[in-house]
Amino acid sequence: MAAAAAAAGGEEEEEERRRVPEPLSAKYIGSFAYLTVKDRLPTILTKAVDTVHRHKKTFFEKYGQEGVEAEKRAIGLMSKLRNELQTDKAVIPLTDEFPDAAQWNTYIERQQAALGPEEFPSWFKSSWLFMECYMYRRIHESILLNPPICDFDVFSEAKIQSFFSSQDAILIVCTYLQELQRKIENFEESQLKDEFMLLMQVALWGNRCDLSISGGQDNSQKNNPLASLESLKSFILVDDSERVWNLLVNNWKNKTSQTTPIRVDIVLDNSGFELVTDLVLAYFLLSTQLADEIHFHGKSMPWFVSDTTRRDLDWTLKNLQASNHASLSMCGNMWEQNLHKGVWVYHDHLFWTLPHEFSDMSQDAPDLYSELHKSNLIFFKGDLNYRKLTGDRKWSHTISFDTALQGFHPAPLCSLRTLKADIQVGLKPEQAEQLTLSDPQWLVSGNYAIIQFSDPNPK
Ligand SMILES: O=P(O)(O)OC[C@@]1(O)O[C@H](CO)[C@@H](O)[C@@H]1O
Ligand SMILES: [Mn+2]
Repeated sequence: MAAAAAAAGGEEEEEERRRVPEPLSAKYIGSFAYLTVKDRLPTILTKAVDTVHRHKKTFFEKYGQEGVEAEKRAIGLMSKLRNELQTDKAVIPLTDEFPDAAQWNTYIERQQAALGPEEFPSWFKSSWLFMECYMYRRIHESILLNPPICDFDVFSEAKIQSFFSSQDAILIVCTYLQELQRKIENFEESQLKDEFMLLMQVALWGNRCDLSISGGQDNSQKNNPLASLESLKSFILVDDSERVWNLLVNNWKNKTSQTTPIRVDIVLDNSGFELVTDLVLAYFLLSTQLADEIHFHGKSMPWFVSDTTRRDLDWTLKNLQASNHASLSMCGNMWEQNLHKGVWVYHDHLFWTLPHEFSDMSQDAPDLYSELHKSNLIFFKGDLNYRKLTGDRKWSHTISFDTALQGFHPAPLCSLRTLKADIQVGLKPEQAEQLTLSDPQWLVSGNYAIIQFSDPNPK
């Protein structure tokens, strides 16, 4: 029986490798994509319009009547976008001067070319990934086109609110790190491993604090992030943490023969609590010498409500440094020093806010692909990154992660993701069916997670 199942699985793998499945789309009525485009995206857009409207007085105080005129025009553009979304209008090219506009418009033309002359890309017909990314890019356009408010972040208030609502949890993880610092140098390898596993799980579950899935509603970390780890272990559906550890510890042991510094990259997701958990993990990797340098990758514009921009990183460090809690101010100071010393490097390549699947990167952003190729290990945080890693396609749940990556292999990589979209690969036979029986919302509730690893050149 097992041999037959394996053979069937192998055929399915081969078949799906050849015939890459369709992208998820709102054209499938009742799908999570459909419910997102129909309900959640208009809600997020409406909140963005309200935010700009509420800042009318601020704009007047800062810029006079010009600011008020700009506010009015920006709201007009966002309201037009909401109407296009709700009435399934055709996608239209971008008209601002942001450096990615040409690449966005080339992508839109490609989508157009793939359809017949009578067809056009639109919200309830095109791929979910394309249309959801397009919405956030059009929000950015509606601000960019209206100086002097063109550097306004419509999601900033929500991100700041989420940070302050997670204060207790942030204090717990930063205090834990400070206490670790005092013990690290006497750690045995097994203790190092235990602490790495713990901090990787804290960063994994930090991904639940995402303001897109909540439609902008508060989604901060309220309970103790360390106390719940044990009970959450059974909710990790794929756990490749041993493989991640082995890669790190082997690099660490072979360091003497290594000519180049050990580099770990973290492709960031949400600001607030999740960002702090990523910085804690990064600091642990550096202070244990499991890594010599950490490269962070953030977004070049406000994105999916809570995704991290450079401004969010700087704001977070400044607020930690200003805290009355010693463990927070010490973390803020140490982390800012790491950026100044260059052992931490922050990048925000435009590719991360394009609609492309990551398997397009080597062709559409070869500079970023070769940058990532320098890494010993890349952590991809969150759900949107997972959707792009796997092309947001309707893969069978038992297809291997490597197949779904469709050749995206810049370096060994690990996805740390809580499930918030109906796509998941690399599961065991029957695992998805069991989950659907026990919790029909398992794919989209954020209650389940994965630590999923892929190594292009396994040793
Ligand atoms: O990438 P993140 O922050 O973990 O999640 C992003 C998200 O909230 O937005 C999309 C739905 O609107 C999904 O990819 C996911 O639910
Ligand atoms: Mn996000």
